[in-house]
Amino acid sequence: MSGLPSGWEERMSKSTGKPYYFNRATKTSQWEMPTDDQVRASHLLVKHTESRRPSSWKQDTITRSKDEALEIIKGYRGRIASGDITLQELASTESDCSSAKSEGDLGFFGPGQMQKPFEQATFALKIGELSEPVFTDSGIHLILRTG
Ligand SMILES: O=C(O)CN(Cc1ccccc1)C(=O)c1nc(-c2ccccc2)[nH]c1C(=O)O
Repeated sequence: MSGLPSGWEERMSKSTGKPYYFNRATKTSQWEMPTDDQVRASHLLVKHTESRRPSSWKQDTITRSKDEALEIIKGYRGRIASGDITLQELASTESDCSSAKSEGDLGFFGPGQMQKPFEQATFALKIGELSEPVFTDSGIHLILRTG
C-alpha cells in the first residue's frame, strides 16, 4: 500500500517515453506501478461462547455471550477513541488473542492471510485509524492499522 515494493525498478520505455516497472525476480514488466499490498495492524479480540475456540490465555473456558462481548468491545472502543487508553495498552491485558503478549501487534500481512472480515476491515482503514467492532469466527475485534 505504500510506494514501490522491493525487487521492482522503474524503467523508461524508449518507444513511448513512458515509465514502466520491471520485477527483477520474475524478469517481468508491467505498465502499472506495483504497490506493496502489505498492511500492519494491532488488534484486541474479545471471544464469546460462539467463538470457534472459546478459550484463551486469559480464560480456559470463555462464558460471556456474543452480546456481552459486543458491549465490552464498545466500551473499550469508547475509551480508546477518547484517548483515555491506547489499544495496545488495553490489548496487553484484555485481548483473548495470544498476540496480547505483543500488545496486539500482528506484524505485516497481505491479502489471503487473515479471515476475510478481518482482512477487509483492515485494508479499509487508513494508517492510525481504529475500526468499528469486527466479527470473525474467532470473536469480536477492534483493529488499529499501524502500517
Ligand atoms: O479460530 C480458531 O479456531 C482458533 N483461533 C485461531 C488462532 C489460534 C491461535 C493463534 C492464532 C489464531 C483463535 O481463536 C484466534 N484467532 C485469532 C486471530 C483472529 C484474527 C486475527 C488475528 C488473530 N487469535 C486467536 C487466538 O486464540 O489467539
